[in-house]
Amino acid sequence: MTMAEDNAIDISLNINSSPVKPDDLRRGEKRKRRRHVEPAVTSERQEQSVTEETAEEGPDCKPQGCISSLFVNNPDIPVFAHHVVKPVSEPVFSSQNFRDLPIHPFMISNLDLNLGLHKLTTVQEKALPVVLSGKDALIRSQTGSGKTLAYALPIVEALQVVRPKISRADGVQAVVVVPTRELALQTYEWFVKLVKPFTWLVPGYLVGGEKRKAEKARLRKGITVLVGTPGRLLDHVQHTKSLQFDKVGWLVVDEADRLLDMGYEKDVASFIKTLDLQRQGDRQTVLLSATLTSSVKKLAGLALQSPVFIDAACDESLVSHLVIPQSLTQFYVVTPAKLRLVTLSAFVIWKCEMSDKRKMLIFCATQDMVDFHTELLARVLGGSAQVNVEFFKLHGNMTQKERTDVFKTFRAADSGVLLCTDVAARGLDLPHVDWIVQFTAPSSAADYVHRVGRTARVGSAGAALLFLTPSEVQFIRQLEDRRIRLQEETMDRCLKKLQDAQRDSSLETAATGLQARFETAVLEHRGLHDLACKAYVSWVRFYASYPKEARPAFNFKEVHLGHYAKSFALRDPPSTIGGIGRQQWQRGRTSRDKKGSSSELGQGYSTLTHLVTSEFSSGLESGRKKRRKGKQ
Ligand SMILES: Nc1ncnc2c1ncn2[C@@H]1O[C@H](COP(=O)(O)OP(=O)(O)OP(=O)(O)O)[C@@H](O)[C@H]1O
Repeated sequence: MTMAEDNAIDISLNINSSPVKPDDLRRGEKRKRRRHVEPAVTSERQEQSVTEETAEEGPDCKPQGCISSLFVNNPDIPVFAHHVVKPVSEPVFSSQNFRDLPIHPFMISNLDLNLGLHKLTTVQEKALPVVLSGKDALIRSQTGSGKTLAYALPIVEALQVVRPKISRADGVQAVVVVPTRELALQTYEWFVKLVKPFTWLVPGYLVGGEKRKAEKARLRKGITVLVGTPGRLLDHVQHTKSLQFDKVGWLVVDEADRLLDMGYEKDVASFIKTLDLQRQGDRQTVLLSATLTSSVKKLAGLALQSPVFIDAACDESLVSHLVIPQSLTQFYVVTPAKLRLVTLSAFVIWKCEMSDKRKMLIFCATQDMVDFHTELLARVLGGSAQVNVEFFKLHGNMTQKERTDVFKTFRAADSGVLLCTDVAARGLDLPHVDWIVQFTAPSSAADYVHRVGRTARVGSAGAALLFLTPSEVQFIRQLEDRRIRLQEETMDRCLKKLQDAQRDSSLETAATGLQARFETAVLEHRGLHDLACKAYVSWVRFYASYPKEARPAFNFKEVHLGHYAKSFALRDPPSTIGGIGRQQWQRGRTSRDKKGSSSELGQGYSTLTHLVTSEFSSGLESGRKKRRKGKQ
């Protein structure tokens, strides 16, 4: 995401942890009632909320040893006035069978016997005839609807029929570009399954994080279908002589909108240009995503020859709306900042209690948040009698081996909680995920669609829960405007489960007790405290850089930094956490990037880029500017 300079907001930090005096706990000051508010936040209210926060400067409570209450000095939980929403209908399956297709009988038996695939999905029914006929295509279909097969099957079908048979020495025949390493591995595995009857066809993949020398060795042997991330593909096409693209006849760009909006547009365009300079024959091109955007249509204009536009939704004029699988149930929960951590934990305990096999993804905004929350939840909840799941983490700043191991282990597990950044938001086909929890909201409605699309795949049931604070409820309206309907889950219902699980006298006692356990763990373990501080700082900076179109719902001026520090189990005042001080938050003249580069953080945050590591960097350090796009 980039924050254009003219949108820089003057984030004068309101440092106010204002912990409540311990005797407030005894008084049990009445919790504020819910009131009806229209979500639109007026500027006066923003100013007012900032004033309120300074006005409640609490006593000189020493940060250490003071447990401020969770249930006082919180903003109201608004009663949201939902609009009537008619979600877009997109049936998953068609009535057509693979055996009806003009494809090799060995492919039909492979799909049927080895892969258990019999009926075509709607997008496959619409797309396969077009792609098999050799036409360029722009394909939009809901998450988990089988788009991979919609392009992979025609490619394998066309390659297997060539005589004399294609050999490895003939070089690369098809290239598939995807945004993440895990998706490249998954797509490669798809091709491995599809070429089973045609062993002379050899898939391969190129991703960041692997030793380039090892990759070159694999490439030298010859690869028929090459899957890769843009940075890696571009590097090899420019520097690996053994990798020839003169025979490439197919180009696929999957998750096309993501690739284009996370700063890879240049790499994708350069790769296509270099590819076209090398190849001798025609090129059939397919662009796909569950969410197509204007940038995809622009790329389509550049890269496709009179393409066929395939939209799996019934009414193709709906392309501007977003489609959610009908088998997905969506919830949101509004919690004051201070209660986010205990509400998330209560939800995990509720859904992952001893008896059930559960798989859950928890999306966090940054890698440091993933590191901290994984460590904290594993330490405090993992050991408890209540929660019977293993905690995993996945983000772009892990080694390639760690990422691959976690991806494969979690994919194979029948229960577990995976905390992740948006590196896991796209394309990953993780079987039997029951819940998608968005602990921090996505930057756009499209990102929301892809995150929740990790469950409820190909017709299976799934559920999603979006965490919002009172000042963020307008995001629900943004989703409603794209025909996405969510139901409210209440914080009290989550915390009640915690009370039941802990057999505590009251919901407040249960929540405060769990919060105290988190804060004690952070106080007592230096490493955990450091993770908490890094996570908090990375989150504050992430929040301050929401793109302009997201800012009506995610407005940094609405953020009470002291309350959010509590949601990281920190008792330290924000001013002492990670050196956050007013001078570092002032945007504008002093901190602009003088060279006018579009660096999303600008000079003012140049000291912080170590906190912002792209999920999607190719991992190539030599001579390539560390990519800061796609900040997670
Ligand atoms: N015809 C089919 N019948 C049953 N299952 C299928 C069929 N085609 C694909 N699948 C399964 O559907 C799941 C999702 O497929 P795939 O990952 O290709 O979806 P997608 O549309 O690319 O999703 P996303 O938009 O999230 O990338 C996979 O597990 C795949 O095996």
